[in-house]
Amino acid sequence: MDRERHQNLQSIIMLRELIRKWWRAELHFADRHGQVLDWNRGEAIASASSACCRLARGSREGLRRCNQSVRELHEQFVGNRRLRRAIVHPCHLQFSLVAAPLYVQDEYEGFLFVEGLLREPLTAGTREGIRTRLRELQPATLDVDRSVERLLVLDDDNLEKLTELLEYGTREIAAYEAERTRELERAPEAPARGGAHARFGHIIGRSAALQEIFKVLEKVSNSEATVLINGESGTGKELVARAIHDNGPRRNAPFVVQNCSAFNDNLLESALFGHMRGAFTGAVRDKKGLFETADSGTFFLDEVGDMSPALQVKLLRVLQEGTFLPVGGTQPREVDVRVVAATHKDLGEMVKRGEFREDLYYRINVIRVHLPPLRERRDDLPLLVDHFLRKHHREGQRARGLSPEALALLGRYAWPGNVRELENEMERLLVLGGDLELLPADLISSRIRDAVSPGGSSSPLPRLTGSLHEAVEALEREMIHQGLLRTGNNKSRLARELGISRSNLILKIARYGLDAGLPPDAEADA
Ligand SMILES: Nc1ncnc2c1ncn2[C@@H]1O[C@H](COP(=O)(O)OP(=O)(O)OP(=O)(O)O)[C@@H](O)[C@H]1O
Repeated sequence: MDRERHQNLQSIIMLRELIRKWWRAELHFADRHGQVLDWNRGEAIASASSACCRLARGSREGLRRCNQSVRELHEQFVGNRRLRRAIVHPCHLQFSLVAAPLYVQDEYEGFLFVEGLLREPLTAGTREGIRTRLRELQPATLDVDRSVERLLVLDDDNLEKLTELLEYGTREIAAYEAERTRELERAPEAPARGGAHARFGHIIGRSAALQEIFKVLEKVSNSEATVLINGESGTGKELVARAIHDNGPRRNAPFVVQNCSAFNDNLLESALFGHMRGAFTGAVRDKKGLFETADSGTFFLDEVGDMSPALQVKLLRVLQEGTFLPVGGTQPREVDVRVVAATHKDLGEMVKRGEFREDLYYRINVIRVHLPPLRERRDDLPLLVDHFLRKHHREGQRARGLSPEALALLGRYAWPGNVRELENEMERLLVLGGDLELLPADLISSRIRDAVSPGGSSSPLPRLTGSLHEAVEALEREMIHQGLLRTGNNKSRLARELGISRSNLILKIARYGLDAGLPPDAEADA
């Protein structure tokens, strides 16, 4: 089991934050052997949570007792495979552990748990008892009083919420693993790519949106059809256009790129179609245009929505007849070019407003690929982060990942510049902190940190300021939202993954207003 990946799942990051915020406690993972790796490697936990437990584990005896409690829990789960719900287990110092077993495809894989919770009212006597025993374990520590003051009592209502959340967490991991297995079965040759088909292995992503795109790319690459790629800046339009070319029959011919918003009209016309000597001042010799350069290959026309009406006519002619006139020329020239066009604009709307030719629109909109913005496929974030850290890694750098806090912060950002912005941020982080093993949150650009700071508008995290009930609902809403995106709106599958009935899921979708803008129900369509 890839524990690090599990910790970095968007929903687990949110779950961890919620538990920290509400119970000042830490979410831990025990593996299938009942081992908690962080503890036994002596790794510090960044937050100020479970302070008493951390103090206790600072001593050999304290660590032994904590491990003992975890082992007992593990034995309970192993001894009773029918036990699939969260349970409460006593630990030393009068604390309790709450743990939910993790089953992946019916195999026991360990459990998620929270420690350091008090179930009895915190009387002066209890406080004193804990203080005394902590001092026995850690005589030299000054932090005992402060840590005991931070203790929280878990009442029945809170316990119910916490068990519900832990069970959610285990189901999310199980769903993630099941999805991964499906992907590996589909594309056994590309496991590290998060399931992207091997032919498109350099396009990173496992979200349902990208899986759909891979399917379309499979089909269009082998054809000669014109493709229109729609998406915000930095979503990977050029990457996809290149993949279509590299995997199609024209792969050994040129791939040419031109951004139609980069030049004024005259310059663009000359760049695309070339010019004859004397066509305008400064045209001292004949010049070949990019369409000719792209002959027998693929021409990627970026920002095609920015083309003037005059150039739109010329483009239509190349697409329909395969001919064009260079600027100042009289003899049409022939070319055989496959066009892949891209835009961040809504060309359909432009047609309605009379800003884009309808005939050209239908000619280029034969096959449409929509690349969603990164904020709508946050599940891809951990994979993209890994990918860019590997891509920009320089010799001698030790960085192997982001700290959970850093990743959580990136997960809350809206990424207006999409994957390009993320890539630049990763490159920057490696320059600043490449000698650290885990890149910390405080190295992240202030632009991003400021945007996700409390009150910032980018945060998709639960509203942690409302009541516990509201925060749990916000988390549930986010999990359902992510689940709908991941499963391509397959409600039966998602209901199974979330451990609720399909009708209950449908009610929740309606209650959280998640039904607007969903793709058609995959399973209803099947
Ligand atoms: N899914 C992805 N996997 C890996 N890298 C990606 C992915 N999407 C985008 N990138 C990288 O992000 C950067 C921006 O991508 P690209 O230039 O293709 O975006 P674009 O949509 O064409 O942007 P623009 O519209 O601004 O030209 C590139 O370095 C590209 O390799």
